[in-house]
Amino acid sequence: MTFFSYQHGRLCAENSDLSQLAHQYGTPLYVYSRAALEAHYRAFDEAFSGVAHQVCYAVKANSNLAVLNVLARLGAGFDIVSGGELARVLAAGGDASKVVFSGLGKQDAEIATALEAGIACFNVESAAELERIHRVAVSLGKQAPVSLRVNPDVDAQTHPYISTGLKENKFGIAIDEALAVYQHAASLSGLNVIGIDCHIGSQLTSTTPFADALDRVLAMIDTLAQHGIVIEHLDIGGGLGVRYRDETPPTPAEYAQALLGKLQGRTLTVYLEPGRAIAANAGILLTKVEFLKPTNYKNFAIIDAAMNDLIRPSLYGAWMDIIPVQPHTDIDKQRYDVVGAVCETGDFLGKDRDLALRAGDLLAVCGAGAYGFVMSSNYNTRGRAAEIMVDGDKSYVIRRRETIADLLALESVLP
Ligand SMILES: Cc1ncc(COP(=O)(O)O)c(C=O)c1O
Ligand SMILES: N[C@@H](CCCC[NH3+])C(=O)O
Repeated sequence: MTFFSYQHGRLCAENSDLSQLAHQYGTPLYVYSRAALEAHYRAFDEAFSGVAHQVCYAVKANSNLAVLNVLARLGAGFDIVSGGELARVLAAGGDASKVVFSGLGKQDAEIATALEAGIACFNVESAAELERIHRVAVSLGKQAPVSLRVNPDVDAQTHPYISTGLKENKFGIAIDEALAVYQHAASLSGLNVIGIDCHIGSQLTSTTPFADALDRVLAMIDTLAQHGIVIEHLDIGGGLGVRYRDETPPTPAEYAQALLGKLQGRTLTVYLEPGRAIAANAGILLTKVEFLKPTNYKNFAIIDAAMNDLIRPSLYGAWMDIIPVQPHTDIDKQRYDVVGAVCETGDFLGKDRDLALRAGDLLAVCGAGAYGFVMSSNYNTRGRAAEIMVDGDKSYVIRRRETIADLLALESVLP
């Protein structure tokens, strides 16, 4: 089902006309669909319904409180990577006992807050971090539930910046060192070893790397059992890709099917950490064409969104579809670079796009619900975009547009 679709020649979010939303709330504007978020979450939950499982949405993909709240109401758990993300989950009504804490630089205060909140598990990324979690837990008179994030040395076949499961990547504990670290963990009184975790990268479009990683992790679980260390839960991470252009990623059901067969005969609770597959295609970035700038060499469409609003094209060369909100039938398409007003040549949202455009037109950048607003910045002292959520025939502001006064309020001159 598509949640952003043309109805009577106008692009709509669910049933709301996006040109009306742009008029009401201004641009650039992030627009999310509640129905899409819910459908994407449920697809994972249902795909794994045959086994004990917990879907822990990866908060980093889109951490707006309203987005987290919509998912929390469905029973979602959350994968966090900072104390800030934990605060968001709790503020959004999330259940701390369904939270897993990933990330390779957890600080004392973050560990303490997570222990006090009673999270489900720490996904530990190094021997040094293990010592730190033990020390903080002992100082609070607690035992920290832990998994080790093992690095299986599997090529996720994705962009090198978002591949995490190769031995040269900074993430996780090399799988051939994991037994020794597990044995040490089991000897520390401040830790309760309950699980194993693995996340090999993001925007994966085939099940093969997931299956290869799972084989290695299951072999590790068996080795641990031989050494008397019993693993209760298996966290398979996130990383399932979405279609931005012509990719054909597996559906959550196909992904589950590729993995669940390997788990037969085992009593393991499966945790999963999808982010992008839930949020990306639940959102678009609405932007207005400020000027058309034809040159002898190229045509530019200068829009009111820029790399500070959506950095994926600039950072990864990511291709994101850019479509007109109200397509013209009376002018021909021309080839444009769709660029922002930031003073960087790398500031573009799309290159060589064939579009029929006039100044003032609205465009929608598709697939912007994940790693969009969360990666935005104030570069060039640009206030960040507003975010709204469409819910049936209603829409709500879920983060107001930043004003220049907001930005200046954080700073001061010397006395
Ligand atoms: C540990 C961990 N879990 C989950 C995710 C979510 O990944 P994705 O948005 O690709 O599902 C990430 C990001 O890649 C991650 O680093
Ligand atoms: N920010 C990346 C994904 C990062 C995944 C986080 N581990 C993207 O937009 O594709």
